[in-house]
Amino acid sequence: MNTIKIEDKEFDILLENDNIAKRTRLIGIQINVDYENRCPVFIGVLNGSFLFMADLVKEITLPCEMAFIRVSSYKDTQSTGEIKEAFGLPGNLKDRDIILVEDIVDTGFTLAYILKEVYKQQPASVKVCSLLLKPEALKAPIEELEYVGFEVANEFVVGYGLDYNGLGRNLNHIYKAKTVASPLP
Ligand SMILES: O=P(O)(O)OC[C@H]1O[C@H](OP(=O)(O)OP(=O)(O)O)[C@H](O)[C@@H]1O
Ligand code: HPA
Repeated sequence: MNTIKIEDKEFDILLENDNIAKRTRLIGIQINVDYENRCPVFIGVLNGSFLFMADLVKEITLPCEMAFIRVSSYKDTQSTGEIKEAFGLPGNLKDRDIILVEDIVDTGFTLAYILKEVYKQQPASVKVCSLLLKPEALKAPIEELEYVGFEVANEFVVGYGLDYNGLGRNLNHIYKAKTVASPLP
């Protein structure tokens, strides 16, 4: 199905699951090379990253550890930049190689907050792996953003972990919100 409707919004297909899987495999291979002889800690940012994290770590052949962190910042399709709190960050990250796993980097506010918290523990290194990046929405560059699946336009996306009002995370593909044509003058 190339067009779907979730509540009041229509979405068109943007990235098919096959395409996501191929890109994820390549990123996994790159991480296996980059972290040879090391034991990184993958930290998935819930909820959105749960499918990407699961598929990514299946490509990892290194010894590695995994954890999940939860922060909350969005209610609707609007980015407020407001981060309330982070839950679940392991307390033993000193001297470890950290790979933060995100479904999407939009404004970058969420990551900026998480990075600040992670650095407090003096890890050996921190990199970010995000399936999607919206370069036009990013408010400040993120040096740690090493692995990006796809750059997407500044449009709301849903599916493969990403939600619209809590719905659509289970979709196999990623969809973008249809833009409403502006009325003729
Ligand atoms: O770069 P930003 O503008 O900060 O946006 C990116 C963050 O927003 C989404 O999470 P959200 O807070 O919506 O929670 P969710 O993962 O549970 O959907 C997404 O999963 C990222 O973590
Ligand atoms: O485009 C998006 N879709 C879903 N969740 C999001 N969180 C930040 N940007 C998005």
